[in-house]
Amino acid sequence: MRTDALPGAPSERTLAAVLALVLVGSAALAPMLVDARPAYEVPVTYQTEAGDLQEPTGDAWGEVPAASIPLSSAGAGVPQASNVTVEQAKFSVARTDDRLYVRVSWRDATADGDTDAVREFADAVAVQVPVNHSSRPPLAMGSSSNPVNVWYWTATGDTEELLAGGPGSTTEFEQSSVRANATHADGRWHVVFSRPLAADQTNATTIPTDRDVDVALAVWNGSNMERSGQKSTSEWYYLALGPDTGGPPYEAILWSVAGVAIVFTTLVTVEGVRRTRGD
Ligand code: HEM
Repeated sequence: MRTDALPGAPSERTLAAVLALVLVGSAALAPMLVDARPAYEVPVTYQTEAGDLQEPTGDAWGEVPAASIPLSSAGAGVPQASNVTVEQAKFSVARTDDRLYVRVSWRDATADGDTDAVREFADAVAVQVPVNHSSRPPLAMGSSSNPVNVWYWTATGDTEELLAGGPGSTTEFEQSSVRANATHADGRWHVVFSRPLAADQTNATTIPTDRDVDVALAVWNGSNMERSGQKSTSEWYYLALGPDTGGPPYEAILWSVAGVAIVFTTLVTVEGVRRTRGD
């Protein structure tokens, strides 16, 4: 009886294993690719009733997924612009048939609401959406030809609805339809803004229910003397109000594809070296 292995047998086994791995990997990844959710998407949960969505720690928020949004210095040309402390915020968004609710939550050990002393500044958060949905405005608070609405809450208790066409151009709407509620608990701020979907005045953003809307965040830490242009901002994200795309973010899928590719390349290289050595 022959006991030596057939020439070529190990390489066939290896190739079969590699093929099986690729097949299993693609079977797992293909549905995700079809159903992928882009990295800058913020999901919007539809609810028939608002329930306690206006409450920053209301039970209704338990049903709403939160997007983790990285923040960094706005890069404005003001003193200390890059001296900012808040690096991440959680962003959750829900809507009913007539109202949009957004909750921003971020770590800040101290609740700073006093501005009585000359060098005292309040914690604050703002949400920015374009006035028009046709093209994305500059992140730095829009431009004169492509303005933005800014919903601005400060820990002094003020909430303002602003119109901006670039830094230095911010004006307050005479009548604000934005409501905000805030809670500071366990070293975090939780702030809920809400507004009717329909715009009630010129230059106020209409929130559609059939297409996506760009959105950006800004956060100020008062105890670090952050104010105006000295703040942490996000990049442009978008509220997924348009047709559902579902699925995990593209980034997760790309990393998975890269993982399968690395394993594949490694196995093929090992096999190549073995063949060259004549093993
Ligand atoms: C990322 C680029 C940005 C730059 C370079 C920038 C720059 C500035 C500057 C220079 C000011 C002071 C002048 C003024 O009041 O207009 C300012 C104020 C302000 N910015 Fe921005 N900004 C940026 C992004 C944002 C974003 C994304 C938001 C909102 C989500 C925002 C909200 C505000 C608000 C509410 C004020 C007024 C704050 C106050 O009254 O103290 N900014 N910004």
